[in-house]
Amino acid sequence: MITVENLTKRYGSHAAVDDVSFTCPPGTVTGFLGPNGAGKSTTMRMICGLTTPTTGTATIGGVPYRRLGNPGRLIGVLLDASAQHGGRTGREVLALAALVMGVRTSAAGPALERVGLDASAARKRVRRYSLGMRQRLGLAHALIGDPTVLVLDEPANGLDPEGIFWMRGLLRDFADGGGTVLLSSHLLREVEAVADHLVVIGAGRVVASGTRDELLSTAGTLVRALDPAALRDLLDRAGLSFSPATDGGFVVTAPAETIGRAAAAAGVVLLELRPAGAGGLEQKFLELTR
Ligand SMILES: Nc1ncnc2c1ncn2[C@@H]1O[C@H](COP(=O)(O)OP(=O)(O)OP(=O)(O)O)[C@@H](O)[C@H]1O
Repeated sequence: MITVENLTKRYGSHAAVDDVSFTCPPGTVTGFLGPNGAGKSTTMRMICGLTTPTTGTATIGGVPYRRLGNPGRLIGVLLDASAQHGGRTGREVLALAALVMGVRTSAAGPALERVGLDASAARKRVRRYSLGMRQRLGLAHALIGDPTVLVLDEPANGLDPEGIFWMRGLLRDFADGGGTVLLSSHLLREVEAVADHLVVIGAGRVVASGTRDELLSTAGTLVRALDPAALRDLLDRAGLSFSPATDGGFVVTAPAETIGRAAAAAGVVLLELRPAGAGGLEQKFLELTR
């Protein structure tokens, strides 16, 4: 369990993180979403004891990171895939991590295999790794201590679609086995497929949080008409709150029936009328975090 309570980090007068609270329960994947500069990395650094909070606390299993005796055995962390020494091979990076954590160094091989890095990658120096390979190595580094909690900052960066699909499966299995996962992204679509909880942050503050299904149900209704201008007039006249979607449609904060009835009464021909789902949620988040 990760517990973040009223966490604030100020740099001078600027609050990078402003009174942020959330929990990540065991058995779940929490997606930590927000645009660039929203405060995701700073929050994660505070959870991992790398940045001292101005106020507030973050604990893992009730204990602040800095007070954990052998943190790698409880929490696996991947904050920056390029942080590993470029002159070391993949196997050396993991063998060193194993030594530090008191794990058998022979765990390095299976850990590399688990993240899809083969024997030739294991012998290669990290400076010759692609970003995707570095992310995989970072994940192996986070997993080698067999932790029950994972904190991953933008782990999908640099992975190709097949790699992203693979990583989702790994994180899902980890959580289904009782693990706790917190992963950040600036794209809802990237985490929506795997996260069961979402915490959305904008300008340092939590602007929305809840289960994915709860949040999806608040995403509104997508409507598209043959004549978009007529539809816009109709939504204005009906006093409904809406914002433009792609391809001439609108995401409306109203049930489909209300919109359908208003359109029928005005003789506006609808081409699409459905729950806005992830697209609508993304739009809502963009508005909330703007
Ligand atoms: N060491 C620092 N000194 C001063 N300001 C900082 C420092 N670290 C972060 N900030 C500022 O805090 C804010 C939040 O940054 P943070 O890196 O946490 O955001 P983020 O959501 O992780 O974004 P990104 O996806 O771009 O990394 C930004 O305005 C950033 O410029």
